[in-house]
Amino acid sequence: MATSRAPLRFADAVSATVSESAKSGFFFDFDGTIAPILRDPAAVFPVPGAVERLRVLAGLVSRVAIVSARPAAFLSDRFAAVPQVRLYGLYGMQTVVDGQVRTDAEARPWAPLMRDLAADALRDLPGEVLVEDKALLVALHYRTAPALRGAVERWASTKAAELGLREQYGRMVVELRPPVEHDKGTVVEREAETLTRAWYFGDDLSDGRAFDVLRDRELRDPAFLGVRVAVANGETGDELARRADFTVSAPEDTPDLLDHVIGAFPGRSARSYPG
Ligand SMILES: O=P(O)(O)OC[C@H]1O[C@H](O[C@H]2O[C@H](CO)[C@@H](O)[C@H](O)[C@H]2O)[C@H](O)[C@@H](O)[C@@H]1O
Repeated sequence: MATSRAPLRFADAVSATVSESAKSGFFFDFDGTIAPILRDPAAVFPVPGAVERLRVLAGLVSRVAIVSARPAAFLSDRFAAVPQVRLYGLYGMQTVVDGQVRTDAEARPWAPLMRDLAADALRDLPGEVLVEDKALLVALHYRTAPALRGAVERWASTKAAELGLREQYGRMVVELRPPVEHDKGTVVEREAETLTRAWYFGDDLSDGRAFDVLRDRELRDPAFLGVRVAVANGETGDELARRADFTVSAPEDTPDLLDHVIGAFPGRSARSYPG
């Protein structure tokens, strides 16, 4: 994978951000990045300290956003305490404006088909597969039955071809989604348009698109700095970690890394970070 520049030192990334804080943004994936991976997706909340760090960051830089495959209503619930943090759900098909979920007009007509698809999955797939019906997206989880991975992937591929849907692979999950032009990369590209510094934190395959966008922007615009942070994991983490500027070992470590960024701002107590 082409990189746009020499390896970045953490201290340099931070000082470049502090010196252009009004044009800096921080973007976070949710699951596996600032939230733990559990067997039950409905039971997941941000790791301790994450929401507080986002609140502080939002007061220091121009933009803080969550960019997730979760529905925006789920994100709204988990981040209710920080309305200043922008929320993008379902890979950018949904956002939250003034507390209300807005769904992309191009995606909305797919709702009936996706509802039927969730019903088909419940009927066709073994009961150990968790079918997460996200209204415009259907996630097929095999975390509790890894041996079913092949059956789930075959079923998903057949349906995708039959219905003209897109497949997205992730951590013990295959998702089917409408063929609309939204992904984590398109969200970050748009959000970072007016920024000169953008950090993206992710752990999974879909986060690679956001990494791509930051690299492409750096290639086009030498004044732009994109900082890619991977959260390591033994499932899909290697692919992203290879392309990252920095890696943390678990979602629980993300708040600590953010403390090192926050501590570099004037008036905050400075802490050094290795690397
Ligand atoms: O874009 P993200 O915020 O990272 O969402 C990606 C998927 O996350 C969730 O699934 C993953 O986390 C679950 C809870 O820890 C875990 O059980 C599952 O195995 C993981 O794939 C979520 O349930 C999916 O809808 C998201 O697409």
